[in-house]
Amino acid sequence: MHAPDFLEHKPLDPDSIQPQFLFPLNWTRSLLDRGTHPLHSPPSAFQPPLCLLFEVPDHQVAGHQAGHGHPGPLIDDSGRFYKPLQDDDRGAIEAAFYSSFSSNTRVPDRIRRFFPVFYGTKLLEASDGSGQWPHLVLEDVVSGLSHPSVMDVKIGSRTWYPEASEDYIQRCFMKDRKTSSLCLGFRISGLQLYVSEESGLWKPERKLVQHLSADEVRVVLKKFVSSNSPIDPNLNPDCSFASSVYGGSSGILAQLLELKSWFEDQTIYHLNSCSVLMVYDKKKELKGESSDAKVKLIDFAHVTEGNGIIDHNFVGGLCSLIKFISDILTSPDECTTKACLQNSDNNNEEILTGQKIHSIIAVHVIMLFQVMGRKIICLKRKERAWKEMPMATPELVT
Ligand SMILES: O=P(O)(O)O[C@@H]1[C@@H](OP(=O)(O)O)[C@H](OP(=O)(O)O)[C@H](O)[C@H](OP(=O)(O)O)[C@H]1OP(=O)(O)O
Ligand SMILES: Nc1ncnc2c1ncn2[C@@H]1O[C@H](COP(=O)(O)OP(=O)(O)O)[C@@H](O)[C@H]1O
Repeated sequence: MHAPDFLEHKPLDPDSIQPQFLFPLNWTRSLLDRGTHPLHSPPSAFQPPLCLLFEVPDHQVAGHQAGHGHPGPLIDDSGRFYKPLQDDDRGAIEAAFYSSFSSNTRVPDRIRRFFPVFYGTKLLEASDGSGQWPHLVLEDVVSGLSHPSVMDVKIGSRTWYPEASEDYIQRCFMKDRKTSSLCLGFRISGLQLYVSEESGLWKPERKLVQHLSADEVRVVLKKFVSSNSPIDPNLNPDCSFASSVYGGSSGILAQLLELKSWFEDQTIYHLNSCSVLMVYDKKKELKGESSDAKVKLIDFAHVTEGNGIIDHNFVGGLCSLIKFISDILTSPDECTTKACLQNSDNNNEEILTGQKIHSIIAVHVIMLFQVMGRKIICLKRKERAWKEMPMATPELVT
């Protein structure tokens, strides 16, 4: 279990924490058991209008879906996205993060717009029919787009945080190594592309998407902004929408650069395992209209306190994604290998780029610090225990 300071109940140090952050670690579970919720109906909490219709979003491209004992997200027709709180510390951490972030006056408005608006939490009938379940009520980033193309990119060469359990670190580390996270600093977690009225959406299998090589990642980033079919492996993506979706003063690249400028400076939060969600309306692009290309950050279940340190893992991943996108804008025809998502038997360990070497070194340095940190804590504990030991009395010495 990891508990960032903004989550821990610290009654003896009230000055350092805002009251809204004082959630005891297990509040989600304990309140689920009691069938109630502390944020269910605070005076300012979001109250959906009566007669709202909830449905399962077909634009979800990654993350937990309904099944295996947990519910999936819901949307309504008023532009809200309801994310079920995970019933361990992940749910509590994400709720605490949104609460902290919404009221944090140190976050500039130009940055706030990159996060979904948070409307509080709400008990709702779970999507899997398992009963009432607390949900985060968020802005539905995709609402308003009639034919959304969506890509979820998990940022960071390391998706774990040092305080996590050994087992969790191992699981994440294996995933980071087997996907492009370790070598590129990000991985595509899932995507959907609008193809045409007849063909509908292209939503490749997530496990295939996550295991793309660096070249294939580049191709998929190109397919995301191409007008020709993403399904045919023999077609090279034409990148016809690259300049309007990725480029321009309000395109995705400009938005990522704006985010980067803040993250190079901010030391409040470390966004472990968080995703950049890129969305636009491809049908509008096909009609030559503005497609409202948007970047939003999502998934804050593993946020930790920054403690005055820059989130290098996040900045590194963001820079790498920026590099890929600017390369597509400057030379769209370069390095177009055919990404075959039907049979992706690539081996990410084969790619040995400078970036990969840097990532590996960085991860190992981090791990080294982590191990050293634990050793120092251990030594300090031993030292303290040593000092607190009753001194040998002269009688015993003799
Ligand atoms: O439950 P699964 O198998 O879908 O795994 C989740 C992952 O899905 P994936 O392996 O990418 O298909 C999922 O990855 P995505 O966010 O979907 O990329 C998370 O890693 C999730 O862990 P956490 O909630 O962030 O702690 C993972 O959940 P946990 O297994 O840690 O509960
Ligand atoms: N605010 C939102 N608006 C629209 N879609 C969202 C929003 N938040 C998440 N999603 C969709 O749900 C998916 C999973 O979200 P995420 O927060 O990563 O869940 P998990 O914690 O289960 O991994 C994303 O890939 C995206 O498709």
